[in-house]
Amino acid sequence: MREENMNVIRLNVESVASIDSLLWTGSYHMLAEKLVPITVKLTTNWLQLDRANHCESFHMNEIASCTVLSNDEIDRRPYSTRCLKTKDLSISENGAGLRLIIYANSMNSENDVSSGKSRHHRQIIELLIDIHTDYGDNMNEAQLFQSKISSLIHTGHSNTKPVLIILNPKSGKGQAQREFENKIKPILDDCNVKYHLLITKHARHASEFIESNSDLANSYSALATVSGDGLLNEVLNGFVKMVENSEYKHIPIPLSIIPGGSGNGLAHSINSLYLNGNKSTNSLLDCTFHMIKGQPKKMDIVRITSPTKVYYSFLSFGWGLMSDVDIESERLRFLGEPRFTIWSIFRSFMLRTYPGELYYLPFDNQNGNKEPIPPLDTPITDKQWVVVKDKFVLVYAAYQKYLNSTCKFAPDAELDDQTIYLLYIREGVSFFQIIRFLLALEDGSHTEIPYVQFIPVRAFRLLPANSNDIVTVDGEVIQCSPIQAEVVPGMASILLRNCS
Ligand SMILES: Nc1ncnc2c1ncn2[C@@H]1O[C@H](COP(=O)(O)OP(=O)(O)OP(=O)(O)O)[C@@H](O)[C@H]1O
Repeated sequence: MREENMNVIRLNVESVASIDSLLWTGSYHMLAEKLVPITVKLTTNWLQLDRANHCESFHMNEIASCTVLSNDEIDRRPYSTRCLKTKDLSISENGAGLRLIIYANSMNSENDVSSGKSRHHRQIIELLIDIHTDYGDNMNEAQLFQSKISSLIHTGHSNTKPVLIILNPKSGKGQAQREFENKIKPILDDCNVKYHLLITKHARHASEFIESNSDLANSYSALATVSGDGLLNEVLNGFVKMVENSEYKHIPIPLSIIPGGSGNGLAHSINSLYLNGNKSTNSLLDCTFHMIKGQPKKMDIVRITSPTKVYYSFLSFGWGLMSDVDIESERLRFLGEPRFTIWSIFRSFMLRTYPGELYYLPFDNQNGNKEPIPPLDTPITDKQWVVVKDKFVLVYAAYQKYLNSTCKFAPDAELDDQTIYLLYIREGVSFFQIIRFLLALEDGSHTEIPYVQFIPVRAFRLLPANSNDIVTVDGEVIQCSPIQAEVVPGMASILLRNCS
């Protein structure tokens, strides 16, 4: 029986052993004041702790570590006094100890239940393994259990090489460094994760670092950013020269993102995939655990060419209303994410139009669009391409589900579905129609609005008539010029835990 709350699929405890094969079971005691008896069951995915009147199950994704306690760490105040409280005189004084650190998700109060809010709690559970009379035998049992559960907990990408974490101290409201010290570092320490931290000193610091270290994949198991989408875009583009000049067209190291910015589209998108469409109630913690326990999952990259430059993009391309909002709202950065809503309303009042030509190749499920895409400087002659020459209110393309926590742009997007979700609105719409569109972005229902064109494509070409419009890639401004965008399937990989 499964009961789904906001963040993790919790199991009704009696079913743990019935869905997974039972790997371990033991009757021990809690190494707390009252030494209460506890039955421990371990399956491939779940740990069940059953004490009198209180039974809990924890998914392996939630368990940070299991360590064997040294003799000195065990509280050996006279057991007899403590045992008398439970009337259990069978407790051996030669028990060995185990410490489990768990980040479980729970609903604490009636308020939490009614609001659907769950909270992550760091719990330390200490067990006394005391089934033998001899300390050595108990210690053996503790070590065996520890090695069994550790092999299930540490399913991550590497246990040997450190993770390179690049942090943008200017992300979002400028809190990323504090969030790292207070929230992320303690989890890394609990999980015994080795890492190197690079705090950027200026824009382009991260890409310069990547360009001057061609051997990152040998030195690090993964590259994570604590930032908004902008720094990850910078990181990705730090690989452009290397990848473009190489035979192997892929980013050589798994990527990861821990949200610290004002957009955080990729973080919300991967959490939604992990949580079967639900929103994370603690995106920072969920993403930290993806970085620690995740496996590399293939992610498409969109290769954008302009007459002078190649850009790699993992999230979005924009021209018109939505890009204007993204960039012009910078002046309200101190507000965090609400800046987008406020500026959207303002910009919709002062609606602009953008003349240009848009060409796109619709995604063809049946024939798979196998033909090569013509280069930007050659005319498009293939009849499968569609051409729109008009004045637009906006053209926007994305390849992830979410652009930020409140904008579900491409409800069906997957990490590696080889699809660009292209959206455009032509001129002639009213203020109210634009507001309706912007509101509908929240639940993804904009895809059904008749004046909104929403098309899965494999590639597109945009020729803006003006040269000074705002054009964005992953929320970062690029020079306005003719561009062409094409999916490169599975070119990068991103760390993601297996769905529970
Ligand atoms: N130390 C730094 N000082 C100033 N800018 C930086 C620094 N490090 C990185 N940047 C740049 O800041 C930009 C935005 O970074 P990031 O995505 O982390 O923050 P953000 O608040 O989400 O920003 P936005 O939502 O505007 O993209 C990126 O273009 C990145 O290159």
